[in-house]
This record gives sequence, C-alpha cells and structure tokens, in this order.
Amino acid sequence: MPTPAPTACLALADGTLFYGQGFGATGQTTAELCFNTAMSGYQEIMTDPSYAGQIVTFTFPHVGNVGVNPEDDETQDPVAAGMVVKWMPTQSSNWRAAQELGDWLAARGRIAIGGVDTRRLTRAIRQSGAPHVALAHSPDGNFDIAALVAAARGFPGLTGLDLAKTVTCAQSYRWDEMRWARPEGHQRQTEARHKVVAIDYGAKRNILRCLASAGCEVTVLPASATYDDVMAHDPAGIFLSNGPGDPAATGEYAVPMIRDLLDKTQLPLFGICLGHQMLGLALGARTIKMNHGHHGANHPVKDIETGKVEITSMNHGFAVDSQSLPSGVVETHVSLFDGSNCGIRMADRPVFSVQHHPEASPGPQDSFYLFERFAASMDAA
Ligand SMILES: NC(=O)CC[C@H](N)C(=O)O
Repeated sequence: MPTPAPTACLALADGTLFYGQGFGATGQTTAELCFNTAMSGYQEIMTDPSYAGQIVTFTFPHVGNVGVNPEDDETQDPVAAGMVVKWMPTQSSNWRAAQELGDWLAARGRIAIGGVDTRRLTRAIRQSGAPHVALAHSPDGNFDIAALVAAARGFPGLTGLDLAKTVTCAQSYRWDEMRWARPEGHQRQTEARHKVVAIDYGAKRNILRCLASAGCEVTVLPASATYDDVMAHDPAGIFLSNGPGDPAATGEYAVPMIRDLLDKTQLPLFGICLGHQMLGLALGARTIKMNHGHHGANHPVKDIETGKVEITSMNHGFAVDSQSLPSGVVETHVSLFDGSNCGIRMADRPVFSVQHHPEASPGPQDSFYLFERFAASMDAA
C-alpha cells in the first residue's frame, strides 16, 4: 500500500523531523515532549492537568481503539498539548465509546500525529532529555519547516513555569462522588468522617473520588487559597494535589502557604506528585528537573519502611532531591527504576506525601492504602 502524503509534522528543537498523518485539530502547537509507557488509559492521560505544556508520545502502538467516553475524563477538557502515536486510530470498538478519539481531540483544539516511529522518538528522548517541539497538522500537507523548528526552539520550557494557575478551579466546590470500583481488600467508607480541604493545583478527579471513598468530606479550593481561606473550612486534614509545571515556580505562592499550615497547625497533611514536591520545598528540600521523567503505569516503587514493592502510575518530570531532605524528614518511598525519591514524611507528625499516583488512574491500585493512611491519621488526631 502506498504511504499517504504526510499531513502532520513534529519538529524537535535540534531540527529532527517526524512526518505522519494528522488527526484531531488542525494548526500548530509548541510544548515539551515526553513519552508515556502505559498500555491503557489514553483518555485519562490526555485529560490529566499535570500534562499542561506537554505533548505525549504513547509507546503503546494501538491508541484510540476504545474511543472516548464522558466518564473517563480527569478534568473537563484535554490538558496535554497534543499526542503522538504509532498507528493511526482505527474505528473505535467498545460499549462505553461515545466518540472517536480524533473527533474528541478536534472539538477540544488538540492536535495529534499518527504513523510516527515512536520507538526512535522515545530513544531520542531517553538519550537527550525531554525536547522542546512544535507539532503542526495541515491537511494540505504544506509545512514551513524552518518556522516549525524556530517555534520549537522558541518554546521556553517547563522550568520556572507556574501552570497550576491555568488549570486550577476558579471557585471552591464540594466533592462527593466516590470511586466506582473499590480496590480489592479495601472497605468502602459510606460515611464522610473527616472534613478535608483539597488544594487544587490541577487535581485529577479520581484523586478526589479516592479521598471521598476513604471517608473524607472534600472541599476543593483554588491554588491561590490563603492560609485563612483554608482554615475558614475548619478542616481535619489538608490535601495537596498533583499539577503541571515546575514545583519551584508554583511554590513561590503555594509553599509559603503550606509552611504556614505546618507552622501554625498540627493538622494531618497528604500530598501527591506536585503536592509532594511542594511539601518537600516547604520542609526545606530541593526539587530538580529530571532527564525524561517518569510517565507510565507499571513503575515499581519500594516502601522503604515495609520493604513492600508497589506497582504504580507515574507522571512527573521534576523530583524531590533526596540528598536535600532536612533532618526530621524521612524518605519513605523510592523508585526501583532509578532510585529517585518517591515519598517523604515528617518523623514526628502525620504529614506525608508521594511522588507516584495512588489513585491509579490509569493503572494499578497497589497504593490506595495511602488514602486510608491519611484518613487513619485524622482518626488518630
Ligand atoms: N503529576 C504531577 O503532579 C506532576 C508534577 C510536576 N509538574 C512534574 O512534572 O514533576
């Protein structure tokens, strides 16, 4: 079969070009490029607010074949800037499918490219780090390559970027919905026992469902919430969400607020991903940009205190530097892929956080116990 003429082009800042077939929206976008190795969950991945400013290369070749549905969104709209896949999506075939992936992306202004050698691209990302790229979809096949490469070079990068303010909620709201499936061996709490304030730096819905399922009455506040805003809800515990961008940049306003919570209260506090990184900063640690980060659904993480290994979902490009942890802060979890930090806690208080995603969306449910640990710390307080 003759290869169809390219209608999309991905340009890396070093001038490398990948041609393919465009789907989704037409036009051009710039971003940092990462790869995700999950074999399922493309809709959850594309709608994870932590992917703002990034285009995702899927290493799993068949993407799109179960379509999209109204239930699997982690937030209102796709937040990842675009997607790169090996095979063009075929017509969807799944009882839950309400729309084709391409139509869904087009309606939401997101560009995708299929027919790319994603193995070659992934190797390039592993070798040289997450590149800055420009992605163009032009149905007539006309590309201004020099302008595309210049656009990729002009992308400022994620370091120093506060993207939480672009994806956080505009106003506070109550969250009551529980997760649909109960992880094996865990009790579903039918009663909300603890008032929890969740700060939304780009929160995934399944995290809020997991908090509710662990017995929390959840009030979500915008990223800009002050200490007084939080305390006005008389919380029994505080949750710091995941989110996009550089933790140090978001931390310019979030970290002083978290520090106030640590200094002025003894409340239990739990953080995930960006929330983990900013708790680390508030406790006096440093964060670093990783070469190509961790993005997948099968990452082994060791709980140092129990010796148990959890298989986890991951999505981060920054990490807490474990060398920088001050005394009184204990490293609790570590990645078995590269030894990077995956969890911390205060030695003498119920304040803890993890880098991976215990809400498992998409992915394994091994780490759900952390939500129960948070609820138990409020029971004990
Ligand atoms: N999923 C997240 O919360 C990501 C945190 C941060 N933006 C990072 O890339 O490391």
